[in-house]
Amino acid sequence: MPKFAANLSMMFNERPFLERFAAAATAGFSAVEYLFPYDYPAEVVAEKLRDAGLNQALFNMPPGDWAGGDRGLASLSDRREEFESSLVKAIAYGKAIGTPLLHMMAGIAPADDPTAASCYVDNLKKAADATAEAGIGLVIEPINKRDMPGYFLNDFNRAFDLVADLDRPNVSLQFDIYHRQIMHGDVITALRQMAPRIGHIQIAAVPTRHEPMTGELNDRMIFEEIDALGYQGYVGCEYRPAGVTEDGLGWMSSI
Ligand SMILES: O=C(O)C(=O)CO
Repeated sequence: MPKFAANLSMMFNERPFLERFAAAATAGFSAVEYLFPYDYPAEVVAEKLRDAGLNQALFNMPPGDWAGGDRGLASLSDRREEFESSLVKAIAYGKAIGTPLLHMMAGIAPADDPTAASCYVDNLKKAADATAEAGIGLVIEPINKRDMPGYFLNDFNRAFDLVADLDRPNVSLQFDIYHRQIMHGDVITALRQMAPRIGHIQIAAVPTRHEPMTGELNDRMIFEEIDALGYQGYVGCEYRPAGVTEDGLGWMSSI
């Protein structure tokens, strides 16, 4: 069975963010991930993680003005300086908290815009260099258009090719099974094809984004395949619990 990380941006939302670490540990998780730690001092987040005895799996680079609609900065050619500052901040938090992986969000830009594409590749290289120097891995994730309309990186083959073309040991693909199924389907074949470049996996039921094992996919078969592929990382539980988080955790003991 894969190792699971609780996603604290979606799970354990019955309590404030900093209290979710202890709740995840109490529920039996050994690791956590979340979107953004930046509303809190890095030392405070690191302490919560340590006190709960948890491992950090991943978090995202600062996305710009999330409430204002930003979903990352990497493809935004008029915001290159802001991207660079966000990279510095992400690495400072990454070192303090001890994350093995940072997710670089692409931003809202037309996927076929050559200016956005070249800005994205420039920023990907910058982030690859800076994170490698810090000893941190970098992941990029294709996200489906229904959940994130206008998101630049909206195709798994494109994301895979970007990672393969760059070919850096610290840069890999974040393979969210929920997004994959909505965008392309063919989950197991894609896992097999992309396995050498996958650095992080996430899961949720399709189409509800609720608990695994409650959607249209055969999640048990997918978990068996992830194990068979020799994947050593965490599978992030990036799902919105259908009710109280703890009440919905039975899927984990059922596999
Ligand atoms: O929206 C998602 O699926 C994300 O993982 C954003 O980081």
